[in-house]
Amino acid sequence: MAEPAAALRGAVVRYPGRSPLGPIDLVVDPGEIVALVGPSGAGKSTALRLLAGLERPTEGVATSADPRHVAFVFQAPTLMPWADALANVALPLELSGASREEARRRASAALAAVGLGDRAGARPRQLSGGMAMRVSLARALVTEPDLLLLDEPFAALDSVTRRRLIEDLHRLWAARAPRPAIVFVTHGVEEAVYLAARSVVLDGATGRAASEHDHPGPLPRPPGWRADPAFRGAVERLADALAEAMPPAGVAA
Ligand SMILES: Nc1ncnc2c1ncn2[C@@H]1O[C@H](COP(=O)(O)OP(=O)(O)OP(=O)(O)O)[C@@H](O)[C@H]1O
Repeated sequence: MAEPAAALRGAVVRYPGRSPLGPIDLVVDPGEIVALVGPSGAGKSTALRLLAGLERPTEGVATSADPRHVAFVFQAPTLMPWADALANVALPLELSGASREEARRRASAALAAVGLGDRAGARPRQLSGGMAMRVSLARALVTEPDLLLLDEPFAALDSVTRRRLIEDLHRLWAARAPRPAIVFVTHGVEEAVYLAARSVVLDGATGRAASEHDHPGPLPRPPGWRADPAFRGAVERLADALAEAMPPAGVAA
């Protein structure tokens, strides 16, 4: 067996003033796409931070990829407002020591890969929400990460743009050899079942991994996949599991 891209084993996080989150076990294989779903406050973002090595568990073990090969994408695009799209995407390469020319050449290719080859000179405020998120994706992928962590990246976008970005993400993932592992936090059950090969449901009351669900069908998805009964059935099963993971009324997240 290959080494996992990242793993949490019995990981517990204690924050002051609330019951501990976990223990959580989660193994992400190289090239795998996993969705993390769960009620608000279940610890999805915390699990991503553990996987990224940005935070250490209070108990248990978190094994993450080399930090130089991990990329994070947040809900807000977090672009530098004063810099154009090309400079935003080039930044992580420059920070890791690439020459300016090399960084700009690779950033330009990454922008083209997300369909923004003609917007390299645009500042973030001149971009739509969907375009800004594409720039964020390009910035994350330009470093060719082994592990890509996405924390509700498309939540603020309209449903058409969101679907397009998921297709883009699948295409970019499939084009890389070896493919990066992706862990994707979402509140959207359909989004999880469409995007991922597997979903992990975190329990709202304890932050434990309450259930795991393998999703049917090939990745990237074939045209019309959302209408397929296999897809619809998987969405229903995950929605039921998510409902079971809701904390009982009166338990504060
Ligand atoms: N740095 C911190 N200090 C104290 N408490 C924290 C910290 N980070 C998270 N928490 C608490 O831990 C719990 C889990 O937070 P987390 O953001 O991981 O949940 P989540 O599942 O991502 O939630 P959401 O879906 O609302 O984004 C919450 O109760 C939160 O208030």
